[in-house]
Amino acid sequence: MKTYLRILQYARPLANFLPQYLVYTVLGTFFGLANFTLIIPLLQVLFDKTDKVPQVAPTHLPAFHFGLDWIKDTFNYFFAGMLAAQGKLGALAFVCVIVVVSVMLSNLFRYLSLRLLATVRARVIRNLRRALYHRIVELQLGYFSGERKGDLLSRFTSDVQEVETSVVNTMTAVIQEPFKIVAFFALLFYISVPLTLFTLILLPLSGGAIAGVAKRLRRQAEISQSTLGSMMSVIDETLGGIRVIKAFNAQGYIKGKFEEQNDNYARTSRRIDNTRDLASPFSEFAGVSVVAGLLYYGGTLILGGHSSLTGETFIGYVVLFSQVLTPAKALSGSFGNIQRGLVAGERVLRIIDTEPTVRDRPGALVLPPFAREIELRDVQFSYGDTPVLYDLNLTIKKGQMVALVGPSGGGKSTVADLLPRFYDASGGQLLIDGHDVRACTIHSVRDQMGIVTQESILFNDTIFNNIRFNTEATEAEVIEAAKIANAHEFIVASPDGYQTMIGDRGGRLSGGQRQRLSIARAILRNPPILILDEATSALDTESEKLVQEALQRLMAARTSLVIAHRLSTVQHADEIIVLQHGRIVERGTHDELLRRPNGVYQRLSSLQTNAALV
Ligand SMILES: Nc1ncnc2c1ncn2[C@@H]1O[C@H](COP(=O)(O)OP(=O)(O)OP(=O)(O)O)[C@@H](O)[C@H]1O
Repeated sequence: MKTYLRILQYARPLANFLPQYLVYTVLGTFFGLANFTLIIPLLQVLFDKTDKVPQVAPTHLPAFHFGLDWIKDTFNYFFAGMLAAQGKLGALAFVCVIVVVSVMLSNLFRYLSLRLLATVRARVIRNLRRALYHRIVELQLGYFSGERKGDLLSRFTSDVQEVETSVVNTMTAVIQEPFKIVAFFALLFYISVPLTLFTLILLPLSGGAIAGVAKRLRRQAEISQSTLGSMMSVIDETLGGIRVIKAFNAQGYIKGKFEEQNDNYARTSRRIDNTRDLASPFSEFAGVSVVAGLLYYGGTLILGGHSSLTGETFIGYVVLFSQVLTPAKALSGSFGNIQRGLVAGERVLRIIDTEPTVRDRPGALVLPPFAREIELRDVQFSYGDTPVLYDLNLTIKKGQMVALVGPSGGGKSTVADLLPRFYDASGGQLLIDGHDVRACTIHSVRDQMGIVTQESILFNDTIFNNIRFNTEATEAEVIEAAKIANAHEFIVASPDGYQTMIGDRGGRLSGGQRQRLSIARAILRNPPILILDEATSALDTESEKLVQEALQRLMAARTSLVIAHRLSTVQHADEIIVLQHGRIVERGTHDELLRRPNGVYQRLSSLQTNAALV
């Protein structure tokens, strides 16, 4: 129920539709009830009991008062008038016309309420997707390494869809049907108290059984949605890794993996359908049994002369009662659907409720323009419970270039991720001009940094838009940046120049071209601090020369932290830090480190020189 209400909150402002919706519901129910109640006078005409009508009909039009009596008296007044003026056929026609008019009105109001609901549904889904997307964009990087991408995608697609079909569509049932049931019962009580009490005893029995079915459905729906998430992950991995799959002849392997998830999903879906389908025959059976019991009980009352009910009122009563079963069935049917939707809703809300761990503190400082130095003071960091950095101390003065080198897994990328606050240090401090970055707004910290990573993340858009990315730069500025980044020539040689689409993640470009585009992007932003994660993938000599040149120009007059895999590229660094197992094991300039006997740097250097010679 809590989840249901929370999902409905996304329809806010409720005041825009709820009062209108309630009015439509009340009027729709009223005219719906009138239809079936009119069966009683209809039967009176047909069974020739019309002589009783003038006895109960008022002689003049009753003054308005709120209640069923007024409606009944007004009807009887006109009914008796019609009977007197036009005879029985005229009275029959009168009742039929009223039935038609009230059916029309009840359907009109039903349609209006459905229209209103369509607006609400679209709003709930749009707002829910928006909240989910915003939260995903805000969550810290670490969140994503713990989640499967396919599963996240399935929350956007199938889970939100499920909420739409199951929760929002059942709003009609959940709001209207209970109202209808209450109205029906009020009328039933009005006609006969003992009969209605009798039915009330039987109804909870079927209600209890339906609740059992709903519980089972909920459990199954949980399994189903998470299976779908796993299947989406396999699809996502397949699309991302299609080249590797083909190269390793792994089609059979990946198909097997997919089949397993697909079969699992089909199995749970079948189970859910089986359970859900059980609800309808069951409630039908329970409903008819109650009606049969009612017929028997009512029949004995009337036949035994213990009731003032006439035959036609009793038939009218039974018809009305059988109509209670429709909303009751709709309600119990939607309980099954709601369970499925609530599970999906909870999966979506779980992400929306995840608070980002890296975020602005209240009253966070806007970091002033970078002026002096970046300092890591006794910095420690753990991924979860696994420590990866221990007591790092490091200072990068303005205008300096500091390189991080060392064996794979030593913690270089982690150090680089701390600067733009992709992660916050678990211990110690990271200071920029003496300001702890955790006390500064994330936006102001990242605003001062340019990042060029190993995998140049580009978007499926034009070259121009990829360079201009999120800046207000003019065309001339974009071209200037591309020239500095050695990218202009290949861009103008592309089919549509700067307007060439680069494909998904820049797939239509070479590795070197992608890198030069991201260098151009960094040049355009003109940040004082640069973080470079040097490409490990070997570029050909020509391409590498162009990239290196572009990087030199980018770094000129800036402060930079460079993660270097090839030592040749950082020989001129002001300081080289050798990281191993999360600790600084050596530091100094290239020459100093080379002179150190049996040093890690010296060993790495000779390994690379030998590799180059081979
Ligand atoms: N998201 C993560 N969750 C858990 N552990 C991680 C995560 N990212 C990295 N690690 C671990 O942290 C350690 C340091 O990784 P890091 O990527 O910083 O090393 P690196 O020196 O940059 O390596 P490489 O040169 O191979 O890129 C490694 O042991 C790695 O397994």
